[in-house]
Amino acid sequence: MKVVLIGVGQAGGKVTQVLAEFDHEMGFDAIRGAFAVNTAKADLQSLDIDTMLIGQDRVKGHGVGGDNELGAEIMQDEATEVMDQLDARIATDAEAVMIVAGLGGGTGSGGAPALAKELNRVYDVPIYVLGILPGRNEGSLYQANAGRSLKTVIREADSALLIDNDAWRTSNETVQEGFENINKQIAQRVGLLLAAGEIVEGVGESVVDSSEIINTLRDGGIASLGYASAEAAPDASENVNTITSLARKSLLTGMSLPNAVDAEAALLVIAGQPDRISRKGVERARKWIEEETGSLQVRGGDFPLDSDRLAALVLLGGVERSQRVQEFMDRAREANQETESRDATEEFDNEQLDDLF
Ligand SMILES: Nc1nc2c(ncn2[C@@H]2O[C@H](COP(=O)(O)OP(=O)(O)OP(=O)(O)O)[C@@H](O)[C@H]2O)c(=O)[nH]1
Repeated sequence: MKVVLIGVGQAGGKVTQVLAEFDHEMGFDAIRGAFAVNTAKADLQSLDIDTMLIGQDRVKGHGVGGDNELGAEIMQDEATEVMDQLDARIATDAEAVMIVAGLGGGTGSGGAPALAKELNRVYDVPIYVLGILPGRNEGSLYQANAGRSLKTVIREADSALLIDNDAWRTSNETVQEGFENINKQIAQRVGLLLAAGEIVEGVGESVVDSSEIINTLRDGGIASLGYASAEAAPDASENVNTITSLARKSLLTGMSLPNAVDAEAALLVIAGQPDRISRKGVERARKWIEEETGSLQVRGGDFPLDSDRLAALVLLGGVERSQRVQEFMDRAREANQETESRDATEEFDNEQLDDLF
């Protein structure tokens, strides 16, 4: 799927850059443009992609310090300038725009939904948000910010693909090492998904294309992405169990939102050499995903890749009813009550959280 990426805020810019690098190194060319917007000058200076500083008159290049209402306001005020810069970068063949942001901070948290609204007003292609949720040990401001941002993102974007910062964390690593590690994992998974809908070599009926990604995300709401890979035998007939267990591993232990398996729609992509991909294995894996997610719309497709390994990517659409998402919204609502005493007038999934704007 040909995509233009727009990173907003610190995490958004870093993840956008790592994704663009992964796509380039792998020679996929699915990412047709990468751009970073921030209120903090220093964060932009460390990036190699095109950048734009916003909110200079209000925060003098120092960031918004976790104030996501200010982040949203700045993006709304400077929407015209940002859109002008983007216009030059949104390739005419782009099939989607993906805004990338950490939802717990200020600039990305407030700016991402504001930008999604503006992009949706102007462009016909789907506008997705790749949103990073704060880990459990991050403070209540981060949780509350992410809850309000998420609620608004769901309203403004066509789908929110979420990454829980706790999802792939390993023990014994510093916060910084943790970010580097998780950013690489995001890049690999999201990068493969986007490329899967793009590669047309070895075309066969079973090769996945971008419309399947778009259709899986069509119903909106929250999406998540899982991944697992393993050595595979040269002969497809020996890989039936490998494929079913990769699908299980991907859904049960590899998702970007752990324990969120109830879904409206799913897409299973098996990546590897076509000769190694067992059709029987793929069919069984799809059936299993159907049962596990309770979704009747489980799409499937191959991603031909020259590797001795096989990998399973599972994209779930419409996971907002899952327990994990409810838990997060509970955490965000509690944090919101702790950090401010505003009245909650609207509800998202029965949780009392205000929209950002
Ligand atoms: N995965 C990941 N998360 C990050 C990274 N950097 C920050 N975060 C998370 O993003 C959230 C903070 O958002 P930032 O992007 O730092 O904040 P910002 O949007 O720049 O906003 P301000 O700094 O307030 O202007 C927190 O939940 C962090 O855990 C990163 O490199 N990778």
